[in-house]
Amino acid sequence: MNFISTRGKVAPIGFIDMFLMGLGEDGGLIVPETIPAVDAEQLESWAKLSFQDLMFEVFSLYTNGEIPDADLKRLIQDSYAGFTSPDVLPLTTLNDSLHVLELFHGPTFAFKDVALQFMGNLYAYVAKQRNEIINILGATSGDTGASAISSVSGKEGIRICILHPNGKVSRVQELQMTTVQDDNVLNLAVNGNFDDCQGIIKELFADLPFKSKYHLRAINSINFVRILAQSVYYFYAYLQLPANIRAGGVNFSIPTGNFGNIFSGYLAKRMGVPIKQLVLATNENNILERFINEGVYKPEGFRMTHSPSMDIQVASNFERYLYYFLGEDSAAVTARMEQFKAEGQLTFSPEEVARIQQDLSAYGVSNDECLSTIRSYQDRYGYLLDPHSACGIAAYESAGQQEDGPFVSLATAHPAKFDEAIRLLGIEQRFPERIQELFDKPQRQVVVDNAKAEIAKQLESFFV
Ligand SMILES: Cc1ncc(COP(=O)(O)O)c(C=O)c1O
Ligand SMILES: N[C@@H](CCOP(=O)(O)O)C(=O)O
Repeated sequence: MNFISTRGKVAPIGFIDMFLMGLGEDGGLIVPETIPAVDAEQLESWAKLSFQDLMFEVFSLYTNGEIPDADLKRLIQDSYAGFTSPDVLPLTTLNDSLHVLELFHGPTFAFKDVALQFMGNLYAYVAKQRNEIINILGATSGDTGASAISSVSGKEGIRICILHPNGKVSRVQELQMTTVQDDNVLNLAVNGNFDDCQGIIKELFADLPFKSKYHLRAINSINFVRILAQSVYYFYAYLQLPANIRAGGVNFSIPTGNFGNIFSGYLAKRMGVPIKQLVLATNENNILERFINEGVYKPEGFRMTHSPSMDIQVASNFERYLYYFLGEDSAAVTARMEQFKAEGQLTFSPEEVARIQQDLSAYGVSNDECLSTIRSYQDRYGYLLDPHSACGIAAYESAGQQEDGPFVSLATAHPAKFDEAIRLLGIEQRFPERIQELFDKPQRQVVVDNAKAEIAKQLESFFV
């Protein structure tokens, strides 16, 4: 198994080199040279595996034996030891057609912990095995940053700098990132939005002399390891359902921002998980909904919503989907991405839109609908959704009318992280202790302008 770039200009590399490269050195995104297939018999043989054992099986298809089995197993076990649910990711059945996969039982109460707890341990492992300097640079709309910091804070040989949009993350997200006192952590609060933060780190990763000089490593979903780790929960959710319920295939409803969460589902489907429809849920920042429903990929005015982690316009993993949509033709991907850079938009023909809609369907959720969904599920089921998970449920409510078969809706965060929205409904929630205690801690962060040069300067003095 080797890895290549969507732009076709990275010579095939192995698993650990791919992990360290993060963003492709030609500016593209890394994908496997071929997607390994899991047949129905093999899949069924995994039905009784724990999440950890399933992750070992899926990763073994990609790691080329570069990590000895015993080490990979230990890394996986260590990564989920801090999750509070014995199932790691419990599947809760709300009604005959709807199952909620709770991805928020990790240390920072968001689905990002599923991949990032593992990636933090993997970075520490690679740092030791290969004597590599690991300087992590990431951008966050709130959850990736908190999760990545928690996965490496205090770890020897690793430094991490996270850019978040100043004042545009929830209070709990900000505290989760900025109350960490370890000296290997730097939080930059950027006067801009998430797209600005992501744009800057992509430019810094694309500056190869800078990247090499400061040993920059990625924890965002530009790193294929994030995508792969997230694909495991699609296998797991499918196999958790009783065989008679999942017999004809399963639909997934997926809160989406940077397209990583749903692209992981697309990968799982390509590997062999019998997924019928992947329903993409956005908030009012609905560029991806417009791409799927109208064939226009064009950022429009940035909006602040009740689901701030999905306040994203330019979706990183769109390029990975484009690569498969265009028949793995890297020249065609490069041409379209260059067109997007030059013209600020891409349009797709009606025939192309029809093909896109065979892979994905989409539903954009307004702020009001997000809140009314939280209210309605609290009243009907006594189940408190966070605003991101509520977008997924609202999309299920819409798509569930058209699609046969069971739905798994991904619950991507704990409601305590987004109390600002929950309070608007007059609902009082009890915070988990780990969140409550954040309010008494001092914060450390540096406010910076949305300017690459100023941010690069901060990095130069922080990274060794
Ligand atoms: C809580 C939550 N839900 C959903 C998403 C969407 O995931 P993705 O960006 O991978 O599409 C994010 C981040 O964007 C998130 O933090
Ligand atoms: N929602 C994310 C945005 C970054 O996306 P990523 O999946 O590429 O890390 C966040 O919470 O930071």
